[in-house]
Amino acid sequence: MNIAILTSGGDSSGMNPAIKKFVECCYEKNYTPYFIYDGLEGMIDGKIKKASYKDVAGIIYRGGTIIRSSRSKRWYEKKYRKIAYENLKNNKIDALIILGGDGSFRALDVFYDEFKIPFMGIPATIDNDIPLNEYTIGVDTALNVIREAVDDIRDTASSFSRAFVIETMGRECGYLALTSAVANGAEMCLIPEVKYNLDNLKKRYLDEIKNGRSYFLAIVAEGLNISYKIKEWFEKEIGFESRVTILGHIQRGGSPTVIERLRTAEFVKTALDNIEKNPDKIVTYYDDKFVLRDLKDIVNSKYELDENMLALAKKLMGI
Ligand SMILES: Nc1ncnc2c1ncn2[C@@H]1O[C@H](COP(=O)(O)OP(=O)(O)O)[C@@H](O)[C@H]1O
Ligand SMILES: O=P(O)(O)OC[C@H]1O[C@](O)(COP(=O)(O)O)[C@@H](O)[C@@H]1O
Repeated sequence: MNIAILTSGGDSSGMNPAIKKFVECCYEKNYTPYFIYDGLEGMIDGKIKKASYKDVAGIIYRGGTIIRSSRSKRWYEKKYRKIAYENLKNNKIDALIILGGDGSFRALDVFYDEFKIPFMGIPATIDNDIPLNEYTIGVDTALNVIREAVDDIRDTASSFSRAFVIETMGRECGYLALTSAVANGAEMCLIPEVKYNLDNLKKRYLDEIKNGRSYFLAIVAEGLNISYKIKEWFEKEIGFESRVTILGHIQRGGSPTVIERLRTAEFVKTALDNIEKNPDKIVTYYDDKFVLRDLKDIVNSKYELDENMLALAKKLMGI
C-alpha cells in the first residue's frame, strides 16, 4: 500500500515528529511512505515523492514541518481538486494521512465526497479548535511559548507598574488565551466565546490598587480584535500606563514538548493501524484516549471550550 502524508494550514510544532513516526510505522507495516510537499497546493502541483528514513533522521526536536504547508485558494475550485486526484492516481497513492486544522478537514470532506480517496486525518493546529477532540498537535508547545513570554513580560510589567495587554493567536477560538490566562495568573482574560464585563473588572481593579496592586497582565484573544482598545481602557479608566504585546507567530514555533512528541506518535500509530479497515476517519484525542470519528461528525460539529476551564477564568472576564 502506498500512503502519502501532507501537512496543511497553519504549521504547528509536533508535525515533524509525526512525519518521522509516519515513515517509521510505514516501514514496520510494509507500506510505502510518500511525502506531499507544500500541503494542498503541492497536491495540485504534483509535488509527491517517495520518503525514506534518511529524510526524517534528526527531525524529532524541530518545530514546523519539513514537508512544508500552505493555504490554498485553488483548492476551493473543483478543477484543481481533480488535478490533485489525478496526481495521486499517477503516483499510485492508495491513501492519505493529512495533518491539519478545521479548514483542512473541510477541504478533505469535499475531496472525499468527490473522489473517495481513503484517508486518516490527524488534528494539528495551535488553535485547539477541532470539535469532539481535546488536544491538537502543536497546542502544548504554543501554550509553553506563551507561558514563557508572559512570565518575561511580568518582569517588566512589575518593574514599571504598567498594564500589559498580551494578544494570543487562535482566530475565533479563545482556547490559547483562556488556558494561558489561567496558567499564567493573569488579571484579565477576554475571548470571543464569552461576553465580558469591563465595569465589573474596573471595580475590582480599583479595589485591588487600593490594596497595593501595582501592575496588570491582560490576555486577549486575537479574534476579538480589541487589544489596543483595552490598552486605552487601562490608561483612561484604571489610570495605568499600558503597552500591547502581540505574540504573533512565535506561538507557532519552538521545539515540540514531550507531550507533543508522545501524543503525536500515538496519533500516527492509531491512524496507520486503522487505515485499511476504516479509511475515512479522523483520529481524535478524547478523555485520554485516541478515538476514531467520522469526518462528517467533525465538520458538522462546533468546537466548545471546556466548562471547568471557563469557570476558573470567570473572574478574569468580570462575570
Ligand atoms: N470549505 C472548504 N472547502 C474546500 N477547501 C477548504 C475549505 N476550508 C478550507 N479549505 C482548504 O483548506 C486549507 C487549510 O485550511 P486553513 O483554515 O487555512 O487551515 P487549518 O487546516 O489549519 O484550519 C485552506 O487554505 C483551503 O485550501
Ligand atoms: O500564518 P497566517 O496565515 O498569518 O495565519 C495566522 C493564523 O494561523 C494560526 O496560527 C493557526 O491557524 P490554523 O491552524 O487554523 O491555520 C491562527 O492562530 C492564526 O490566526
